[in-house]
Amino acid sequence: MSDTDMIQPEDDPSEAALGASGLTRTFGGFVAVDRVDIAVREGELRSIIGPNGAGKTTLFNILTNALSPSAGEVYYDGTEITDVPQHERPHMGLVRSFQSNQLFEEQTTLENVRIVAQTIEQGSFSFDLFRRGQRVAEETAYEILDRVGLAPLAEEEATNLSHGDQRRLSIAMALATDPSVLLLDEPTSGMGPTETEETAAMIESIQSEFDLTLLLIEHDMSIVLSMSDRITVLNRGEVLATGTPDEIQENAQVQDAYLGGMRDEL
Ligand SMILES: Nc1ncnc2c1ncn2[C@@H]1O[C@H](COP(=O)(O)OP(=O)(O)OP(=O)(O)O)[C@@H](O)[C@H]1O
Repeated sequence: MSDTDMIQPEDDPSEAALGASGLTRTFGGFVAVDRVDIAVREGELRSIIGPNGAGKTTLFNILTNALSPSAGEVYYDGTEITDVPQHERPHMGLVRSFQSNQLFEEQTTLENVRIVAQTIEQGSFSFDLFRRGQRVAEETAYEILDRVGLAPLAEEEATNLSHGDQRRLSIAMALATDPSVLLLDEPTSGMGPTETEETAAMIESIQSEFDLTLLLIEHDMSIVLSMSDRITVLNRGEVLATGTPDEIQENAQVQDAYLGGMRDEL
């Protein structure tokens, strides 16, 4: 079987909910992301997997324009956005979950989400609008906390939350921006089995409730195989295969390159 046989054809990236064509990023002479084509469909949950150093985080960084690509194009909702600055993308609905170092540590859990919700909801400034914005944003923030299971910790300072709850808070803050396409970078990292399962169930429920298209980097293979509509395997920056969980599991070359070393986890 040749390399190309293993790659399920993608749709036209320029018409995808989130797409990329020929996306490449080099660091000096090193190619970290190599001619990646991807077309995530609206409502899809796509996981990106691959060994350490495969280029997963670099791909996320290019898709959000935290890093500019060396070559290739990025598309969102049928429009090319390769040069749209990083800070403008959340306003378009393309959002990456907040990193733990982006939390307002001294603020409560509720405040963290409210600040983000208010920034999005508030229009032109007036005192009445500001007061109204505060109230609406607080209601929105509380509803979102409820959805991610953090309502009981609404008044707790973010700095006192467990690692897992901080990761849930980072998802809640992303939801407060009202995303259409949400990128989640290892949402279950550092969690034990029970917390991992709860977080996976939470992600599935917010996906349908908030009508999200999801792109996920995740190392926990049982989660990836059970949640994903399709999986893209990166290896040395290149797409090795894209397919359904069954197709990926059955693929001999994927097993050799990646899953083989993780059989105990399946
Ligand atoms: N700013 C940078 N400068 C130089 N090399 C980089 C830079 N960022 C990433 N790389 C290299 O690019 C390759 C891909 O890294 P990346 O972090 O994207 O991989 P990954 O698949 O996310 O890995 P992991 O699973 O370990 O997080 C690695 O070899 C890494 O050392």
